[in-house]
Amino acid sequence: MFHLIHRLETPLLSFGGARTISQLLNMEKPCILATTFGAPRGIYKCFAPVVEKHFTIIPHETFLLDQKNLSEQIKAVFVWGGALKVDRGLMQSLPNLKVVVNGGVGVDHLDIPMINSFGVKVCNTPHVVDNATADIGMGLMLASARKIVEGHHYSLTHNNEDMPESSMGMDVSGATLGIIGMGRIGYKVARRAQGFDMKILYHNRNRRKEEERAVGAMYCANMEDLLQQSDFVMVVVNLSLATQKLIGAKELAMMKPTSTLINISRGLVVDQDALVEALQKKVIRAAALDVTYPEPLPIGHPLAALPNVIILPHIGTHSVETMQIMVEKMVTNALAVLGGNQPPDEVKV
Ligand SMILES: O=CC(=O)O
Repeated sequence: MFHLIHRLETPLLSFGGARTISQLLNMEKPCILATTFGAPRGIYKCFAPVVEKHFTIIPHETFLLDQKNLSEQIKAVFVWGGALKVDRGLMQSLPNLKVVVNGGVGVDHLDIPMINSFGVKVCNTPHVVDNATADIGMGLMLASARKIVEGHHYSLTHNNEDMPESSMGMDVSGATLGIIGMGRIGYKVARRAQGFDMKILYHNRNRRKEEERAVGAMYCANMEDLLQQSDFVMVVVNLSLATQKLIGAKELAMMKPTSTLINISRGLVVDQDALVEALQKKVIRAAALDVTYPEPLPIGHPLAALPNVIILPHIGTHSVETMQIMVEKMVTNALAVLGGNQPPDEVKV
C-alpha cells in the first residue's frame, strides 16, 4: 500500500513540470500518451506548450510506472517515428483510445489495419515536412561534395589526416542529380537543384509531366538510366514492400565511381551491408544519410568507420518552425477526432 501511495504521489517528469500520478489522474484536459526520452530534446521545447493548451501529456515512461491507473485516461497517442511502439499489446491496454497521431509523414512504423481494427484512427502531418526534408537533402549533398564535415574537423584539430589533400571536393553546381521518388519532397529537392543549375533526372512510378516542366527535369522510366548518369543520387521514396532495399549491390554497381548516394527517405530503402561494401571498395565515391537502420546507428557500426560517409540521426524535419507547425497539426487532428469530426489528415490504407 505504502508503495502504491508513494508511487502515486511521487513527482514525475512531465512536459508541464513535475506532476504526480494522482494529479495526472485528475486532470481536466484529455490525456495523450507521448514519447519523451529517446527523441531529440528539441522536440520537447516545441512540443509541450502547444500540446498542453489542449491536452495533458502522459509521457510513456510515466505510463509504464502505473499502466493500470493511467490506461483508461488516454484518448490519443502521439508518436514520432518508431520510438513508441504502437503494437497490439499497447492497443489492448488503452480502452478509450480514439486516435494515433504521427509527427511526420512516413507511417511505415505503424500497422494501420491493426490500429483501425480497434476502432482507432491514424493521422499524420503531410505537407509541413516537405521543405525541411528537402533542405536536409541539399545540406547532405553539399556537405558531402564540398567536404564540409572534414573541413570542420580540420579547423579544430589542424590535423592533415582530417582533411587529406587527396580528398578534394566536387562541384554540385552544374552536376547531374538523380531523384528517386518525385513526390512532394522530391519535387522540392528538384526546385532547389534548379537553383544550382543542376541537370535533373528523376525516376518515379508515374511520370510527373507538370513538375517535370516546372523544374526542367528529365524522366527516367528505367531507374538504371538514372543510376548510370547521375553524379548525385538522392533517394526520396516512401518505404513500402516495393521499395525495401530498392538500392542494393546491383544498383550501387550501376552508379558512377565518382557518384554520391544521399538517402533522406528511410534507412531500409538502401541495403546497408551492400552500401558498406560499395563504399569500402570505392564502387561509389560517398554516401550521405539522414536515415539508417537501426536509428541511431550503433557505435562502431562498419558504416560509421568509413571516411566517405556522413550520417545524421534522422533529423530531416527537425527545425523549430517545422516542428511547431507539425505539432499544431497533430493537435488539430487529435482534437478533430476527439470532437467526433473527420480529422484533416487521416491515413487510410
Ligand atoms: O521522417 C520524417 C517523416 O516521415 O516526416
